[in-house]
Amino acid sequence: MAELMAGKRGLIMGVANERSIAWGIAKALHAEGAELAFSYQGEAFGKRLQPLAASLGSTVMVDVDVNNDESMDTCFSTLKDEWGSLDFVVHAIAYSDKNELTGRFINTSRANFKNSLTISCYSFIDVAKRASELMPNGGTLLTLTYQGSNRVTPFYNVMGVAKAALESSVRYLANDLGPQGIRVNAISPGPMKTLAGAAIGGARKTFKTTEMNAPMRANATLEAVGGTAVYLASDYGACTTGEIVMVDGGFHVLSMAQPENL
Ligand SMILES: NC(=O)c1ccc[n+]([C@@H]2O[C@H](COP(=O)([O-])OP(=O)(O)OC[C@H]3O[C@@H](n4cnc5c(N)ncnc54)[C@H](O)[C@@H]3O)[C@@H](O)[C@H]2O)c1
Repeated sequence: MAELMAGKRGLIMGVANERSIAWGIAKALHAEGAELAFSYQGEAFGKRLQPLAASLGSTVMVDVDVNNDESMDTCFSTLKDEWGSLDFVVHAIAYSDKNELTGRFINTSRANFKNSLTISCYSFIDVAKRASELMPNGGTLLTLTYQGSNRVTPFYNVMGVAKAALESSVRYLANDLGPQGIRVNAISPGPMKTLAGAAIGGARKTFKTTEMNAPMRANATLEAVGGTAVYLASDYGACTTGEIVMVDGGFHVLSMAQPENL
C-alpha cells in the first residue's frame, strides 16, 4: 500500500527529547514516508535531537528561538535553499514561567502573560506566515493545544489563556490560508508525560484524573497523537481545516467523574 505522506516534506518544531509530542508526530509522519527537517531551541536540545533526527534519516536541523526573528529568518531560508518548497509544519512549542503554573490564575504577571502568549501563540502566527510563503502548492499547518483553553484545569492558569488564543488563531489562519490550499488545525491531547507537561502544578494528579475518568480509561499516547497528525497532514484530511481535534480518550465529553471514582 502507498505511504500516506510519500513525497511530502515538512518541518517539525519542538522536539526536546524522545518523550516530546513532536517526536511522536515525527515518527508517525516518517513511517508514512515523509521527509523531515527539525528545529530545536539551543545547543543542549540540539545535541539531544541529533541522534533522534538521524534515526529518521533527517539531516536538516536548525537552531530556532521563536522569540528571535533572526533565527526564524535563518530557519525558513535554510528550508527554501534545501527544498525550495514545504508541505507541512508541526508547531509543538509552548512556554510559561513554571512559578505561574501553580497557585491562583489571578496572580498572573504582565511580563509572564506577554511572554507566554508570545511564545505559545504568536509564534504559530509567525510560523504560518513564513511557511505559507513556501507552500505554492498548498500544505498543512499543525499546532498542539490543550482543553485547559475552554475549561478550567487547576494550575494550567495563563497557559489556558494562551491556548484559547492559539485555538482562535487556528481558525483565523485557516480562513486566511484556505484560498491557497493551506489547511490549519490543532491537535488537543489529554495530559502527557513530557518536559513541558511536568512543569504544570499537580501534573501527576491531572494525568491520573484523566486516566481514571476518560471514557477510554486511558491517556493519549504518542502513537495516537502521531496517527492523528498523519491524518491531518495527509490528503485524507483534505476537507478539514480550522479544527481542534481532541485526542484525550474522550475526557472532554464528561460533566462529572465516573461513579466508581467517587
Ligand atoms: N504534555 C502535555 O500534557 C500536553 C498536552 C496538550 C498539549 N501539549 C502541547 O504540546 C506541545 C509540545 O509540548 P510537549 O508536552 O511535547 O513538551 P516538550 O517539553 O517536549 O516540548 C516543548 C517544546 O517547546 C520548545 N520551546 C519552548 N520555548 C521555545 C522558544 N522560545 N523557541 C523555540 N522552542 C521553544 C522547547 O524547546 C520544547 O522542545 C506544547 O504546545 C504543549 O503545550 C502538551
